[in-house]
Amino acid sequence: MAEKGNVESVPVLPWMRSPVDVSLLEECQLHRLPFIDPRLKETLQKMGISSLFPVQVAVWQETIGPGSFERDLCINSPTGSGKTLAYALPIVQALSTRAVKYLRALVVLPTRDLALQVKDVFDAIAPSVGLSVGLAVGQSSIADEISNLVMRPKHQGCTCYDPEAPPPELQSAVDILVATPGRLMDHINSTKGFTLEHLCYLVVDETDRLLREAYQSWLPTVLRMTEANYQSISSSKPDCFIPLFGSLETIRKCGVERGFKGRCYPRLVKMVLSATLTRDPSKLAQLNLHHPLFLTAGKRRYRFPEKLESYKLICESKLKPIYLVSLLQNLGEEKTIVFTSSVESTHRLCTLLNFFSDLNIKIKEYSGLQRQSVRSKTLKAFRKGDVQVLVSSDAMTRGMDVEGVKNVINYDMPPYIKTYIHRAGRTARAGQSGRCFTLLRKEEVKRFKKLLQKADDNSCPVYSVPSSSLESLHSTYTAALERLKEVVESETAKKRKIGMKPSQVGDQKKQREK
Ligand SMILES: Nc1ncnc2c1ncn2[C@@H]1O[C@H](COP(=O)(O)OP(=O)(O)OP(=O)(O)O)[C@@H](O)[C@H]1O
Repeated sequence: MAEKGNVESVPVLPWMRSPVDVSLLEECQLHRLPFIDPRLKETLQKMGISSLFPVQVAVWQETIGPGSFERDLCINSPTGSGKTLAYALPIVQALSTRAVKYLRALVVLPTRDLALQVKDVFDAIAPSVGLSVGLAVGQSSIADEISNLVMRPKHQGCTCYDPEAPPPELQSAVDILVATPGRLMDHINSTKGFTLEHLCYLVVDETDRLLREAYQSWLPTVLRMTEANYQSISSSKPDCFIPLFGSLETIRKCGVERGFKGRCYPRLVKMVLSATLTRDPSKLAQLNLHHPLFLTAGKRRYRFPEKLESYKLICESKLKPIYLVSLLQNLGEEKTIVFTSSVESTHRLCTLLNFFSDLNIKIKEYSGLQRQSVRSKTLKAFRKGDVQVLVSSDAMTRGMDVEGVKNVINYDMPPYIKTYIHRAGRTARAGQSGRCFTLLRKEEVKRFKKLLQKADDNSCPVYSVPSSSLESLHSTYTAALERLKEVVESETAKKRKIGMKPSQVGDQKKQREK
């Protein structure tokens, strides 16, 4: 099977066998980009963007101009290659001629942090052509979210309010919605006036991750509600009918959509993207793609960013923290993300590192165990450079874009090549250089080599830290371990006091991620 096989495996789906090779394209300067709206061009220039990256050029060619959006797009392009703008720009350009505000584009992402990041990209460009962008991620209360997504039309030419009159039609307050699946389903099920009736574009970002988890069947629900002949169940429901699709009580228009000047969008266009896009036919079938076009970078299935260098550090298991501290000392104040295998080890490792007074850098923890507000604050400080090192669980692995990250360290070996690619991809973004270090126990070296062979460039030399530096850290390490033990004991006692079983910590985490 293609999904399980290594790099040379042949994709099973016929349309995947003849992809558009994005790596053969050049960047395109904005002034040469055909059909671009001058307002968007100016906005991009103000953002410091003077040309489009190859994947953005490829998507633009397939979406803007003659034959635009004829096919659904499946995009497999390396981390940091600019996939967000690749879909955001054509969508914003295409909607820039809309006359009436309806919810026309839906972008779904697996996590709240990623959704916030993508919303920022849309917010940077959409207002310049009069479009508004909404967010449905559960960051604020559902009531606040609803008031930002749905509005009552203003009374026109009538100043009096007639209580006998039917309630005015609710309207979308946004043209584009960025959402996580859970909150999207909340609005579909219970927000009055929230409708996908006019949806023209559906983006499924980090597709392989989103397809892995069903999230209350959000995808079949969205697809069903946007079918051309989708008919509201309310129009034919028997009295005892319990609505499955909550607030959506509309018939999707077949053929020409309303609200566009001289253009029509007869079907929902889908764009699905990832740096590690699945090739599993059964998974892709869930998307119900229309005549899909596969855009990929090069012949190999997995590709690293061009300027990424990978290194391995081979060390004794119990001395790993010392190797890490020594490595961090070498890296100085460079922005670095340290990945661990779990939220618990993230917390412990971060606590331990902060007991090393020899490290004159600010180190913070970032994991799904923390509250959203804490995570956002940490991320902000990291972006600003007030924090130099983030110790993170896989909450940071996918899609997160922080400018200037120079190094990624896998404190624990990633279990899959996909995990390696996404973690390493937090550096060497947008054509910049970056390094990925992986700490390995001797018995892991072989497995790690096999794992890297699944990607295009699997050269990974050994990185050595000076033994003198390791020796000098021993006594601090022993003292730091003692302090860590005390902290862990006191935290465990605190949890016991409030009657929290270890399993409940996991439940609490799930609640926060909702
Ligand atoms: N045309 C461009 N010119 C300059 N910078 C750009 C351009 N397009 C995108 N960028 C920058 O490149 C960085 C990476 O973009 P983006 O986050 O979209 O990558 P990605 O391909 O989605 O990565 P991942 O697979 O990790 O999610 C961002 O900081 C973005 O601002």
